[in-house]
Amino acid sequence: MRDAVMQALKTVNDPELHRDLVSLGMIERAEVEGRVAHVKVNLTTPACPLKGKIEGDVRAAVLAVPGIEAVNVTFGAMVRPAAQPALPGVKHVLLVGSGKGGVGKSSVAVNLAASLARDGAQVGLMDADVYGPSVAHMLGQGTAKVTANAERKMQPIEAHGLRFLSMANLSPAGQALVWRGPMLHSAVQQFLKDAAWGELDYLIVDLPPGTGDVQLSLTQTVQVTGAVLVTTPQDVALIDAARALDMFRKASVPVLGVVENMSYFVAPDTGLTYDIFGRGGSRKLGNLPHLGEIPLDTEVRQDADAGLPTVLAHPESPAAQAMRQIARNLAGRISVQAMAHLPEQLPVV
Ligand SMILES: Nc1ncnc2c1ncn2[C@@H]1O[C@H](COP(=O)(O)OP(=O)(O)OP(=O)(O)O)[C@@H](O)[C@H]1O
Repeated sequence: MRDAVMQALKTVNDPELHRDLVSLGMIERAEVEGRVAHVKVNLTTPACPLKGKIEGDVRAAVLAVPGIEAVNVTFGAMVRPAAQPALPGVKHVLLVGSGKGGVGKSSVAVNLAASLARDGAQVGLMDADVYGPSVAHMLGQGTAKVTANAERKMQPIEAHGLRFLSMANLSPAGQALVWRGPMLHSAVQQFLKDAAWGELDYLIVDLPPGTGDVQLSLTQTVQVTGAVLVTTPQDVALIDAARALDMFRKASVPVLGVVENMSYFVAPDTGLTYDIFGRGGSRKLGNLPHLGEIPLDTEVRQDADAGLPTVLAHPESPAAQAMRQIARNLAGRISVQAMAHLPEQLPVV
């Protein structure tokens, strides 16, 4: 009977990877007790956007096996590393960039990180926005200080289920950084290489806006899995976003997708929707994966100022829902990229 269940599972494809769960090595356990099948599926990310669909497909396929009357589907997850992992223990480094300042890049980076962590991934967040570091404030850790561990490595600060490092926790609050290119390069290098990040599925890097030294330095220092581009939909933002895209292309960094922030606004009193900056404008950037649209929402700003990412403070709000879906879409795209180089048949556990 177990063989029949495995045969049935061979007919279920991962909807994004377009291969069956058995040959992808995703069936961790398949057992039959009496007329009940127990199947454990090992997803390629805990933030899998298609978990519900996979569960339904597994259930339907196994229930079609003669003699099976019930199926118990459980899930585990193991993020597959990039072909060339960026840093020891870190499976994926993701850059979050924008052309223009103030489009919500840091807000998106913080909420993506919190969302992936909430889904069960091991997440680090590195604030490389050295001129305007806001990650620490958005995580409620503006006054925390970075310490060194026994090996004299910088110890990332823990907050809301993730680890982060920001220049804001190194320099006294309110003081401007007057560093030149080479110093920034070495600061960024240290955040990456002289920090005790530990084991991470995703290390998210909040870049400074634009296309300067820090961005270049990062793309040259580590093998990044890809970049996420945050933009608002109006033309003046898109012109700068196109420049950032060009930078990623020239540095051979794959663009994993575009996030349209401040896409629209729903008036809380009337429920009417206003496309203040021209919803959907980011699609003008060309044929790029579109990860999602985030509405303008007072809570996003209030939660950031209160030091709690909105995906944790108000997980059911439309803006938080959009961010959570964007995080899952991103995780799905990373899995597709990481699995692209796999052999035809993976060992079945
Ligand atoms: N969807 C949103 N709804 C409401 N407010 C938002 C939204 N996204 C971002 N904000 C607010 O807009 C301001 C700018 O956001 P943020 O600091 O994330 O932008 P940024 O692109 O990282 O800026 P910089 O280029 O200066 O680093 C913040 O006060 C933030 O709380």
